Amino acid sequence: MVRVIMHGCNGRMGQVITEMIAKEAEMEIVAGVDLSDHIQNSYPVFKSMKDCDVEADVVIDFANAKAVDGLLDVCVERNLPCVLCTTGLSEEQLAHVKEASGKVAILRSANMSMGINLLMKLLKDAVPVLAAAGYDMEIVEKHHNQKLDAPSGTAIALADVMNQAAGGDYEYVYDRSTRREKRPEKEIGISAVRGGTIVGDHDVIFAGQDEVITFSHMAYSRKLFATGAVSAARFLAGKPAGMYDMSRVIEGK
Ligand SMILES: NC(=O)C1=CN([C@@H]2O[C@H](COP(=O)(O)OP(=O)(O)OC[C@H]3O[C@@H](n4cnc5c(N)ncnc54)[C@H](OP(=O)(O)O)[C@@H]3O)[C@@H](O)[C@H]2O)C=CC1
Ligand SMILES: O=C(O)C1=N[C@H](C(=O)O)C[C@H](O)C1
Repeated sequence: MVRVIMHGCNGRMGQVITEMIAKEAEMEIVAGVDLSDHIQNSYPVFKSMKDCDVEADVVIDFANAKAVDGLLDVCVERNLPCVLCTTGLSEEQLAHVKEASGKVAILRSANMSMGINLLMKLLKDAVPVLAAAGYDMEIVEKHHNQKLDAPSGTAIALADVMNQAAGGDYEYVYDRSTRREKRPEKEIGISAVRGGTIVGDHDVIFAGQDEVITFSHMAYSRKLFATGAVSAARFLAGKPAGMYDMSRVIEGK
């Protein structure tokens, strides 16, 4: 039995995962952590990871960037592997994640869906060809109006893959409103749309001479992120310290 602590248990993702794990025979949520207490769960809920003294094998986190440093400290202290899905982390927090991964198993992924992780793999092949041919690269993401961070963690992760595949010297441009000059070649434009209940759309656009190639990913429900997170938790429980990613889960090694 894999015993899970659900960090951010009363949020949108926390509740989808609660429902999903309830149907799993070999996994159970033994405790939750959340600031809000408007939901009755079948497991005990604590206000912070520090207060949560329940024995577990792995943490699944979909909460708030403000809670990530405390979460990492407790995971290191208790040797608790952590599937870290919260986005909007600062550079300092990313350094904290890296440092913590020297002491405990951490799988961080801005997007737990199979589709986005496969897209990242495809981009590693497509970008060197298209960038060398002078195609301009842009990312447009769309999310619901409750999302706190912009651009999405996924858009940044896609840009990082594209930048690396194109040689690593591209600048990310989030706002052109004050610009009065033509677009330089070596930039990746990243635009964010917020509205309604959009679960999460990402378009990666390659615009060349007389043609445009667009890779589109649309999430129609949060279940696809939950499925990825549950698989990742099963994979990570019992793993030694280190930084893991979704490609390891998908490949099963
Ligand atoms: N990697 C991936 O595939 C995905 C990542 N995400 C990311 O996961 C995160 C959560 O998303 P979502 O479920 O939609 O957000 P929600 O706001 O619905 O859920 C977050 C929950 O965490 C609670 N919370 C806030 N601060 C703390 C804290 N300090 N300690 C513990 N709990 C806290 C919130 O309480 P309150 O409402 O009171 O603030 C809320 O109940 C976001 O960063 C989002 O971008 C989302 C989907 C997929
Ligand atoms: O906040 C969300 O909802 C989502 N956040 C993630 C991100 O920032 O990339 C992933 C997904 O698109 C949904």
